[in-house]
Amino acid sequence: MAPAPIIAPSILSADFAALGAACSKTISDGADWLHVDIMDGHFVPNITFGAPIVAKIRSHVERPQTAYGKGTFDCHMMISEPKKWVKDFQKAGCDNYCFHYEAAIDSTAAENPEEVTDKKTSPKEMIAYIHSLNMRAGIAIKPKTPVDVLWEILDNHNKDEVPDMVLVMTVEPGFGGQSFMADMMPKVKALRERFPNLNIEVDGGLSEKTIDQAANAGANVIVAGSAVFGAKSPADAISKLREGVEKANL
Ligand SMILES: O=C(CO)[C@@H](O)[C@H](O)COP(=O)(O)O
Repeated sequence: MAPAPIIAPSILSADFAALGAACSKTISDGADWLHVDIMDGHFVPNITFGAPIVAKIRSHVERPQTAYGKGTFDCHMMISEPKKWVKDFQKAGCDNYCFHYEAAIDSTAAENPEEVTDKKTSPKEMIAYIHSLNMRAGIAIKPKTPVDVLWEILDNHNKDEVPDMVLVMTVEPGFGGQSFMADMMPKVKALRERFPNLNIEVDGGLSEKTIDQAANAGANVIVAGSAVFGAKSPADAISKLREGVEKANL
């Protein structure tokens, strides 16, 4: 059985002029985590915000009582230099620092990750560094990156270097409101088959319409931006996503 469902609304779709209030309301509406999209305009063609804003919104949302508990800030670092910002985000109140495999191996490799074979130790170093600062570590892969690049990282016996979560992008990162890429589900299935207890996150185009595909493939951490913040009732949207994952786990 997959680990517990975790619903993590992406605040990229929230009202940025009232972010603190939007974040605390989303947690009251039933969200487990907040998915905080950090974009640098280089790794992805969009810019959001940095650590000072994360520190501000942290003051509106109580810190989780336990690892991965309610109120976890799941920072999705869509940035070219993920190592540079680990400490700043830790100080700002990030709980889960999720960096991109493509950015860690080499910024030039982001376009052709399957061609890079000789620099795969740096994700492990990143993970150990994040753990040394008492955060959870996530590793994300873009749609063109094959899941196989993760086996060596996940099969490692040194726990400090093993990620706590894998994020399989189900859209090209950069923008909310895109269509769910169902052809990413074989990656999720392969991860779930090999790692029954792993937190597997999916991000992009998740809604009431697509949750069954993601949950049946084995995803348990569900990121949704427009489906939550664009809903008449965000609380109902969160419940429906949770039901989708629970149903798949029965
Ligand atoms: O990381 C990203 C986009 O790069 C996501 O977190 C989106 O913000 C999800 O938005 P929806 O597809 O759910 O609207």
